[in-house]
Amino acid sequence: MSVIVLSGTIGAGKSSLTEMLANKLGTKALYESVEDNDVLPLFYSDPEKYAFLLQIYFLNKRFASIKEALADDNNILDRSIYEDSLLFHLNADLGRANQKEVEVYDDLLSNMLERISKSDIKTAPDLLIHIKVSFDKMLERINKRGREFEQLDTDPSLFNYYQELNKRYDKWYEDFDICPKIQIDGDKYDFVENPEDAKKVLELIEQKLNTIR
Ligand SMILES: Nc1ncnc2c1ncn2[C@@H]1O[C@H](COP(=O)(O)OP(=O)(O)OP(=O)(O)O)[C@@H](O)[C@H]1O
Repeated sequence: MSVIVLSGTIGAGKSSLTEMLANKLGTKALYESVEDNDVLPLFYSDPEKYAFLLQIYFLNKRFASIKEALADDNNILDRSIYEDSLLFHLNADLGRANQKEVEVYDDLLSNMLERISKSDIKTAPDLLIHIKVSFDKMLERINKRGREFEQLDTDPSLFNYYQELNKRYDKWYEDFDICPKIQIDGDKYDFVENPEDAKKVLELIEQKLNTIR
């Protein structure tokens, strides 16, 4: 086996499922640390100024995690590099990045991905696990987790950002064809709070893994 990547909107539960899955499969989990990310609060405080910088920051981090994940045998990444582009294009459409920045970013991303695929290590993950949550559930989770800069009270314009992001995720997942994929219904299964749901979700993922091994 195998590299598994998680995807899903803000607060979908990617980090929690990554940890549960790594424990279950006895593999290593690679997390994106929000606490150590000093560009993220800058971005939330002034998205027009920092959207491009944040994207470069994430691209660098994700690339480092992918290299680390591919060097070992079994690994789970808590967010896929493929979603960053979705987030950046949304930000660009909202006027937070200009056309040139988008071009440079798109070029750099495809260049990096091409680079790894031409090396002796494979570039694609073996499975993408997408956690889909409704917009209401997304807001509930963001609220419950309580990260200051993500709160609607802090910045009411985040409502539209979150709504549009959640909407775009559906098409993103539908179009995703880089590796096998499975969607988990994060509204139906509360795998963080409910052990029965957690068991069910892990079973679904294991069944899927059995079909691709
Ligand atoms: N490429 C990106 N562009 C802009 N913001 C991003 C990007 N990637 C992540 N973020 C932001 O970083 C923060 C953490 O993102 P992420 O969704 O990966 O983790 P999370 O919210 O802890 O998710 P989960 O609860 O599913 O583990 C969020 O505020 C998100 O908006």
